[in-house]
Amino acid sequence: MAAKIFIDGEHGTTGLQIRTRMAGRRDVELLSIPEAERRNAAMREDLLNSADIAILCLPDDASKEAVSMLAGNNNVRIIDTSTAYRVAPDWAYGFAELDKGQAEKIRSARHVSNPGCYPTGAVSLLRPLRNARLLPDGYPVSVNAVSGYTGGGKQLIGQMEDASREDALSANNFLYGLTLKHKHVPEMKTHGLLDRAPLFSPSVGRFAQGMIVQVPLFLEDLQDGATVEKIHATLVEHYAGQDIVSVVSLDESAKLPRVDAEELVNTDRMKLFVFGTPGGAHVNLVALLDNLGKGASGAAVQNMDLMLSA
Ligand SMILES: NC(=O)C1=CN([C@@H]2O[C@H](COP(=O)(O)OP(=O)(O)OC[C@H]3O[C@@H](n4cnc5c(N)ncnc54)[C@H](OP(=O)(O)O)[C@@H]3O)[C@@H](O)[C@H]2O)C=CC1
Ligand SMILES: CC(=O)N[C@@H](CCC(=O)OP(=O)(O)O)C(=O)O
Repeated sequence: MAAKIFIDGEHGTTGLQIRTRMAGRRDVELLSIPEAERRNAAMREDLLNSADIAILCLPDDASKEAVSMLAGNNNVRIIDTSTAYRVAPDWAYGFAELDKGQAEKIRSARHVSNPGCYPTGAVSLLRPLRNARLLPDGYPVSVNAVSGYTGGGKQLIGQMEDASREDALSANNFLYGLTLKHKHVPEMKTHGLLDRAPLFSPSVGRFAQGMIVQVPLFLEDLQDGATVEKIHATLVEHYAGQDIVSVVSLDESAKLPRVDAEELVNTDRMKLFVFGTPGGAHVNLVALLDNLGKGASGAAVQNMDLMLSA
């Protein structure tokens, strides 16, 4: 029998892309709410409680409301794409490649928090280095990133695409999160296994989808003996056998004149690069993904598939 899936927020940016990814599948039956009724609490509650898996594609407050609508119903499993539960200890973190065993945790979990787009990149680079102790306690980690403007959902899409709006944005590239208190910092710290909060500086470019996340490191402040080659080998070993996350070879990276933020648009893949010169003092770790692919909707479908395979 097909599993019943309800996407709460199916008419939003992340929800729509999940729906598109499920089109034509026979193993899932989508329960749908008409767009005009998307905020009808009674209808949402009914659909949420009729699902086998509810995928929440809502702002944090609405996600928490949806979870409360399911309180006491042990038959419905939840994937939440918001920030609300990403560091909650009783939710499985939905980054299947996090560690050996994470995919199994997701497979059997009732509550799965889908990672944030920027943390997907940052955690994928940092966690293997912390596990291998290459990145020592106390290291001051910086994360610099650029996102396509769909990362800001319907609101930012409207501001970037409709010049007639009063709140239209004309910038082609802007920094934001200037207070350095972005909602993704706790998630990067927790799942990156960092003992200090990273300094996170995000930006947006005038392209719809795509993302680059950079973590620059000073080799002399890492564990003794840390080199470009050793860092690369650590990432290669961590992601061996994975098909969604791949580590680009040092040879290939060394030949690249540039990295295009849109290269992986409309895919669910993520590429990791280690840039630097052998014998040099610095290394720049880079994650390349689609903010709506591995950064959101693609990861949600990957998690749903794991849960359906339980
Ligand atoms: N966009 C991205 O790249 C990523 C987004 N996410 C997360 O996904 C979630 C959704 O984001 P996104 O799709 O971008 O946002 P959008 O604003 O594009 O979509 C949100 C949808 O939720 C609906 N909604 C808002 N409040 C309520 C409510 N109280 N009850 C029912 N429906 C409601 C909105 O309806 P209305 O049109 O009426 O406002 C809209 O359809 C967020 O938590 C975000 O953090 C995660 C990773 C990346
Ligand atoms: C460009 C932009 O505005 N991006 C969002 C992050 C994306 C998002 O809201 O979703 P996740 O938290 O689930 O990744 C922001 O910085 O708030």
